Amino acid sequence: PSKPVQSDPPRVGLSQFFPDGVYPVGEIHEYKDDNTWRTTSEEKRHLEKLAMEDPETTYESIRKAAETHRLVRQHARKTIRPGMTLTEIAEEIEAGVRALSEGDGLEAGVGFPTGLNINNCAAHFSPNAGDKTVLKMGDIMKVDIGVHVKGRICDSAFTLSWAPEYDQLLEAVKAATNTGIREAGIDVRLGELGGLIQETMESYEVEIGGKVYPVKPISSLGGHTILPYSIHGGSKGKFVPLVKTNSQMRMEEGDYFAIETFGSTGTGRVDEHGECSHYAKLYNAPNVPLRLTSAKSLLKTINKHFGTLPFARRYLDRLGERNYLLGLNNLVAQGIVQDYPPLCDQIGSMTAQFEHTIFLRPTCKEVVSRGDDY
Ligand SMILES: O=S(=O)(c1cccs1)N(Cc1ccc(F)cc1)Cc1ncn[nH]1
Ligand SMILES: [Mn+2]
Ligand SMILES: [Mn+2]
Ligand SMILES: [Mn+2]
Repeated sequence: PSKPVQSDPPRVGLSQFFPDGVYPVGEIHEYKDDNTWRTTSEEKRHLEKLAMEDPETTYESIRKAAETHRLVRQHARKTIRPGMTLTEIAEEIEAGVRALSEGDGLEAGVGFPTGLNINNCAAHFSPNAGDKTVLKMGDIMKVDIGVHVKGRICDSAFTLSWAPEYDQLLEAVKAATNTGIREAGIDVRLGELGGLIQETMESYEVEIGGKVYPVKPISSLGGHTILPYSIHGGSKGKFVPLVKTNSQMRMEEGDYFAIETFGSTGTGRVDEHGECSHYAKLYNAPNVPLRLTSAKSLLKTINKHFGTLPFARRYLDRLGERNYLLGLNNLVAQGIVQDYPPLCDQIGSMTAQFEHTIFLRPTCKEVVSRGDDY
């Protein structure tokens, strides 16, 4: 058969291009300091060979999700323009994710709601049905895309702006995220990693609108471990702070981390603000008897299509769910579903984000989501 060609916009499933099921490896880093021995350790290479075959770890699922992420975001970076609505931007990205990862549910597909966070808003905003927001020239938008294959989530984000005066802010945050990626490693203390990220971030100042601002890390946000079908590993999850802390928790072999940093010209703190779009069933949700029929039927839909993957209200709409808000709020009140409202710094501030997913393999560190764009 003739060699398959990717469409524009990208919609051809990736198994057409990798028929042997072997997907591109991410950016490989050798471990530093007293872990350099891992590169050639027979024992660690053997461990890895077993893991490569093990359907549980499936390196190939992580890498298929990452390749999907690269193709979808590269098209998004080329085509997103002021004048577009956030709804059409989100739907275009999600259509690409579903088509390339070749799934629309628990097997593969959207890993979590497409974040389209504008200006002072840093995370967890996605348009709900009826949202008419139009992207403007002066906006700085954080695009946070999630792709999963067999529950292995690729969580990576970038910032778009069309005003050159924001370039320094984007540089600062990109540098801080790359510090986090470079310094991450087995046995590295999370609190110390936060200090290194903070140092890089705070070494920048930016001039916007004739005013000079120090770039502040958003202290309540940070990186996190990712487990199968669990975007932040629940109570067992680890957190990578953006400032120095005394946490003695360490990174471990086999950990799968999202390394993300956020910089702001505002207070460096975010609060919950505006209508919620992001929800996820808790990993260890209590098994409480549900009296509300709408909550019961909604939970069935959630279990069937998302499991413990985060979902957006728009995904309930497209599944034909109607009048679900009462049931959804009831599931939240019962502690079965967690809501994740938008997280915003003060009005008038500008925030930026860059994020990659890294895999602390036995022999090396693999930045699975690295592309030639960021
Ligand atoms: O802020 S988090 O809740 C968190 C960070 C550390 C421990 S928990 N969050 C995880 C998450 C929650 C809900 C989602 F729908 C998607 C992701 C980080 C994040 N948001 C987007 N990309 N990465
Ligand atoms: Mn195109
Ligand atoms: Mn993210
Ligand atoms: Mn993340």
